[in-house]
Amino acid sequence: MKTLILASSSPRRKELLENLQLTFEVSSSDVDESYDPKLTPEEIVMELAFRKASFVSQKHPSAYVLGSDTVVVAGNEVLGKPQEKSDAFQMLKKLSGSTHSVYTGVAITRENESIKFFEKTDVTFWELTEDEIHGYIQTGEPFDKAGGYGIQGFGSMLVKEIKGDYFSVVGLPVSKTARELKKLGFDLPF
Ligand SMILES: Cc1cn([C@H]2C[C@H](O)[C@@H](COP(=O)(O)OP(=O)(O)OP(=O)(O)O)O2)c(=O)[nH]c1=O
Repeated sequence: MKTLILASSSPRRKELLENLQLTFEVSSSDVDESYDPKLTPEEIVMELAFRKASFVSQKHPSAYVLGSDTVVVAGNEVLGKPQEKSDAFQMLKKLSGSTHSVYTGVAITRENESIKFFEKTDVTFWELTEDEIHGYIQTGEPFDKAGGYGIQGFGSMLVKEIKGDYFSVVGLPVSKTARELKKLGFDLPF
C-alpha cells in the first residue's frame, strides 16, 4: 500500500488533491522560501516544491510526499505573497491591464528519488481603477496568495482571460499531478 502525504498548509491544495479521490495525509512544511535570483521562474517553483516535500520526507521516509509552490511573474519580476496593503496595491497595479504568468511547481519525493514538474498559465487582468484595487484589498483576499489575488474568489472579477490550467493558478496543476501519480502506481478513479 503506497502512502501519499501532501506537504502543504494550503486548504486549497488539499481540496484540489481531493479531486483525485486518493487517500492521503497532510503535513505542513516549514521551509525557508528564499531562492537564488538567477533561477528561472520554473526552476524557482520546482526548487521550492522540492524543499517543501523533502522537509516532510525526512519524517516519513517510505511515503511519497508531494510539495508545491506558486509564483506570479509580471514582466521579469517574480511576485510572492504581499506582506501588507501597500505591497498588495503595488502588485495589483502592476497586473492591471496586462497579461502575467502563474507558475506552479510540483515535486514528489520518496527516499532519495524525486520527480519535479511545473505548469505555466497566462492570466490577463482588466484595466483596474485605483478604487477597484483598494476595494479588492479591503476584502482581505490578497494576503496569503502569490501576486496578491485569488482567481477562485473575488479575484475572479479582475480576470479578463486565462490561458492554461485554472487549477494550477489556484495552487496545484491537478491533471498533470494525476498523470504523474498514475505513473507512480497510485490508484486513481480511472
Ligand atoms: C495566483 C493565485 C495564487 N493562489 C495561492 C496558491 C498558493 O497557496 C499561494 C502561493 O503560496 P505558496 O508559497 O505557493 O503556498 P502556501 O504558502 O499557500 O502553502 P504551502 O507552502 O504550505 O503549500 O497563492 C491562489 O489561491 N489563487 C490565485 O489565483
